[in-house]
Amino acid sequence: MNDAINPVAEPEDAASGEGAAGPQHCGLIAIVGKPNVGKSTLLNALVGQKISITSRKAQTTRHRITGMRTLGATQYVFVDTPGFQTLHANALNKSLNKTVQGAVGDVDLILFVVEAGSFTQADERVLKLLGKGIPTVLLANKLDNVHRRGDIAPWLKSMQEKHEFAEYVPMSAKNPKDVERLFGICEKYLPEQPWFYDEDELTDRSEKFLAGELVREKLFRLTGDELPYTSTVVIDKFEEEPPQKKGQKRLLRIAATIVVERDGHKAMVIGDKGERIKRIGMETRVELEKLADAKVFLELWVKVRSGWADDEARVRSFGYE
Ligand SMILES: Nc1nc2c(ncn2[C@@H]2O[C@H](COP(=O)(O)OP(=O)(O)OP(=O)(O)O)[C@@H](O)[C@H]2O)c(=O)[nH]1
Repeated sequence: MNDAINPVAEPEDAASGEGAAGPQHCGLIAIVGKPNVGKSTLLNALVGQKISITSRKAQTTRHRITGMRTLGATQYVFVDTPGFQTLHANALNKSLNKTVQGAVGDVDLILFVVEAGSFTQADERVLKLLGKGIPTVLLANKLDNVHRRGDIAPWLKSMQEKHEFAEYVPMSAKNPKDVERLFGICEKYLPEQPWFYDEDELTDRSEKFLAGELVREKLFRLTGDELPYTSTVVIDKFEEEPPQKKGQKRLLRIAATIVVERDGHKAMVIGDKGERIKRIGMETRVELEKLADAKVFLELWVKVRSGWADDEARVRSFGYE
């Protein structure tokens, strides 16, 4: 079964290293920052398609996600990281923090994302992890939320004292022009070397992974702030059937379990007469059908597993490193 959105190229498939637009450049760019600063929104905008889930709730990103974009002779390979968490030291958070540290050690450029005009202790803690060896751009996101633009210049100046940033980029991940400009800024830092992926690849994550992420996104969006972030989603079944007739789409049969910590949370996910879980399933299906260009059958279940986020073995069994 081929469940990759775009399978990773075999070396012999990779381009020769020289194209019409000149020698190929390629490199890894880590997107790092505390929870909720807009890292996933930025990654999706850079890749041009949704590959990382977003919500208003902090800590929706739990995995290292690679997205890529090839423009002209340059291939940008982005690494999204979970918001760095220091408040609670449970097994889930330890695993998240390890993922962040692993993600920044081997990249060509770091985009350190903060909210424009703000620098909190949580930002400081993330910055401390970054070290000095790798060029780091201060990306001051959500500029559209700053109403007194005059305040930004002195704030940027104060940021110079915090770290030796390579560049300072106030912008909004929701503004396509800003995102376009960011490519030009990142390009300079990527070495001349053959591309790692095919030109039209967007992510190395599988459809199965994306299905789980989409359920999780709908879950958090539709439960608002009521549901703790420790709830998670496990894909129990992911089967692909080829189209029955010419012109039809292939079929994905998916079963997923939403794992929550308490009976009360289960009732919250199910909703009045099952309304909420129905909506989670329907919205996931519609979006996945578009993303995967397939017909999707999705079955959703809810299970209570109290204390899972404190239990290291269980955190691993749910797919966190
Ligand atoms: N106004 C405004 N809101 C933004 C911008 N970028 C992101 N947001 C919003 O900020 C919230 C958090 O965005 P995410 O992309 O999920 O943040 P994240 O940093 O990936 O969060 P974690 O997964 O918790 O680490 C969402 O409600 C986004 O819509 C921006 O440029 N302007």
